[in-house]
Amino acid sequence: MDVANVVVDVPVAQTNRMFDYRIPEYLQHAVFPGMRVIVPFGPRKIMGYVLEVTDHSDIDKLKPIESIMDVTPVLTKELLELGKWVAHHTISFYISTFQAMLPQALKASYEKQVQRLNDILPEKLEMIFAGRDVISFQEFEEAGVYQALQRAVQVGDVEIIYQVHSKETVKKQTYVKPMLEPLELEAVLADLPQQAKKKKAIIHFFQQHNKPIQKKELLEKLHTTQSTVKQLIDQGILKQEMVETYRDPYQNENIKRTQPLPLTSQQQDAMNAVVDTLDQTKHQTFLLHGVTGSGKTEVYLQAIHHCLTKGKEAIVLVPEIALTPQMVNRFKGRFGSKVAVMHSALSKGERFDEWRKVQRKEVQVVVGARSAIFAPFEQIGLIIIDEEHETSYKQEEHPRYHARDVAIQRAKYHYCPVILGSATPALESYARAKKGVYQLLSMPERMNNAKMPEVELIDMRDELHAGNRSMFSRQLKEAIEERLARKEQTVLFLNRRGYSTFVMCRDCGHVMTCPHCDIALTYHRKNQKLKCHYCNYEENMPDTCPSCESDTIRYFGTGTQKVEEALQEMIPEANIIRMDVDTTRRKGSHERLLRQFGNQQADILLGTQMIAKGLDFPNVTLVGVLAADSLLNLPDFRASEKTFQLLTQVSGRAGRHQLPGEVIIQTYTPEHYSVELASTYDYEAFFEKEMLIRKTYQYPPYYYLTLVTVSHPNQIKVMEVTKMISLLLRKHLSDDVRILGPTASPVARIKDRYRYQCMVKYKNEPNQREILRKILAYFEDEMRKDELLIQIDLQPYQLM
Ligand SMILES: Nc1ncnc2c1ncn2[C@@H]1O[C@H](COP(=O)(O)OP(=O)(O)OP(=O)(O)O)[C@@H](O)[C@H]1O
Ligand SMILES: [Zn+2]
Ligand SMILES: [Zn+2]
Repeated sequence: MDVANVVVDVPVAQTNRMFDYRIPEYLQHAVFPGMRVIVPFGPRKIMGYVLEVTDHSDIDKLKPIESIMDVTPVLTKELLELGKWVAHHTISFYISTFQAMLPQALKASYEKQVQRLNDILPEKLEMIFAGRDVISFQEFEEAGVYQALQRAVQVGDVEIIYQVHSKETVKKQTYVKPMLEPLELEAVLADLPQQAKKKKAIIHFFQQHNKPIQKKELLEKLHTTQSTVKQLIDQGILKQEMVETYRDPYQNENIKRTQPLPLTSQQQDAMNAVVDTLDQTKHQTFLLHGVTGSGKTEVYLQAIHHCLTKGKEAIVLVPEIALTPQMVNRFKGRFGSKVAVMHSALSKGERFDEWRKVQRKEVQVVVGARSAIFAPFEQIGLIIIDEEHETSYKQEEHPRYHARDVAIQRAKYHYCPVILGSATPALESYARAKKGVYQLLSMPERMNNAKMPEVELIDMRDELHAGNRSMFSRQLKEAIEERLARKEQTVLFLNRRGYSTFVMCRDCGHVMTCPHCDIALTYHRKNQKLKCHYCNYEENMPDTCPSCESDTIRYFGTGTQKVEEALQEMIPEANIIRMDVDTTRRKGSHERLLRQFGNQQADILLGTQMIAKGLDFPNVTLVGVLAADSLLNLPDFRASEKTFQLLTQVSGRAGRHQLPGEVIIQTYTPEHYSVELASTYDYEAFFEKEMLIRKTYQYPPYYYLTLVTVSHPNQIKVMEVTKMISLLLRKHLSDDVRILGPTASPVARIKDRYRYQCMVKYKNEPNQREILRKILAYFEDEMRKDELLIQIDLQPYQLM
């Protein structure tokens, strides 16, 4: 067994296959599938993943593996297979897929260096080498002696080499421990002179405490110094050692342990169905459709508990923005140190450490965002996806996988159940449940027989006619004031997307747009600047219109900041907490703001999407939605579905406990079915209505979509390539397929690159991937050399 099949770290189509390498003598029995290795590739050395170890290769002269980067594999056999499956299904490179499955810290970094091959070098170079054998390439760049370097490479004086580093770092802390038994320490103590008080104190301490202690802690505890400790170490009484530790972002939090609650009968029914499949070790996907506040989380917790008692492991996915401390605490509170948490707010090091806990089987539960679906467990008994309708489960970059598909694939491998939970399931999921592909579990009642809060729709056009020009209706203002008087709390929701501030001339209608992207600039009050959200371009707010020179150029629309000011002006005595990207940028601020609101240090929580999910505050009795229709007008066939989901989720934040809740939704289109049906919580009716529309217009779940987006700095080039792709698809796919386009993308230019697209609507096209792959291969050269970019999305959620 001396041949390794390796996928190398070069993400292009030509290298998207396995390469054979010889396993050198000294690495025999040390190379296993799933390990990272360093291999020669052309003139360079690069990182690669070993997929298989065999005893045969069709190639005679194999280059040897240079070295191994891991002692134990970082990818299990299952994950290697899964990676291949994901790469195939999303038309991605193997290497990109494997890297997406692992924490960032395990990505390799490459350093270019120059190595001396000769004892004597030309003077110019010797001055830079200064006696060293290897120096960084950067030093040459700074010295600016390229030609001398080129000549030296040609005559063989030096060579360019690439060092591969793994970025992972293991955190270590210094510990001190006694080298003697307590009785022996007693003897040392007796020998010490009277005045050696500090040393005596340390020895005394270790007599009581005969185990290692962190050095820092020892110094603080005994008010002693480094040098005193060092003297004892030098005398052989103490020993210092480095101990590996985890960066644990939650270690200092005191999380109260919770006990399982007696389940209600609807919870019990759902629970039984899951437990049955778990006990039978078989795969089944459940769709848990439970209204907001129906106690879905308690079902998850008890199902996980059952899974753990069987000696198995569980993965729980939660949308990134719902991974609040409140959510994390519910899992840590029940399972304590058995839980690892993975999400993007952790530092790289923290994420690596949480991943290692999983790899070393030190935890049995992972709670995390999308990529936690790749947790390297080997005994999975249960996978849960909470808020399964969330589009953030789809990765919007290479590899464009959907965590739901990956979850089901893993569950099939492990013969275990998947729970997809939501109050507003994705249309695709509910349709599958109706067809019996998934098993539907319903929880239509709220906990404690709490009623769903009453929803009132306010037609903002009527407000305008009545002379109210403010962004708050009279009813909403009154309702907030009532809450203030009763010392209850209010959540106000503003959907920022499609609702940001843009700048327009009132005279000629000129809108300030980004010179590099086809998009209106956003006005930022704080520094009076106009910013582009796609490319970060910014400019000063102009005094006069660049088009007609009128001075009536103003900003329009409403940002959270502006709402906050207006709200404060309207109700001066209100304490407001604003939560949006600006106030939550700093690490920990998200948590702090929510804690303040939870402790009732504020009357109103005003925020964007990030407050729509998962919050459970007993004192919230009013939820206000400022503009329900802002999502409806996006160029996206899911606009109605997203609106319905968002309104239902937001409404679900009110009256979750003893106090009854009320919801006020402001809208310009109260007659739109997704607004109207959200106000009566009629998911079923919404589903029927929306399905009819999807059928008529041939959208998912009736049809599948593939979106091909082409971009390039030259508009003609983009049009030509997109047209050619459309023609190729039309020629090679079946006649049942509909191809829309080529057309300009909804955002037709980003960062000076023009964007065109074509969309394939189809029912069943088994050859599609093969054809798309060939198309990509055809344009490969241009993509590498000529800035051409072709993106293929086989299950698009972002249509912009
Ligand atoms: N069996 C039970 N007995 C008593 N209280 C319960 C029980 N199950 C859940 N609860 C409580 O009911 C409240 C709502 O439950 P939970 O947050 O789990 O609902 P959910 O369905 O996940 O809601 P959402 O989808 O809105 O996040 C919580 O405060 C929870 O502690
Ligand atoms: Zn103008
Ligand atoms: Zn821009």
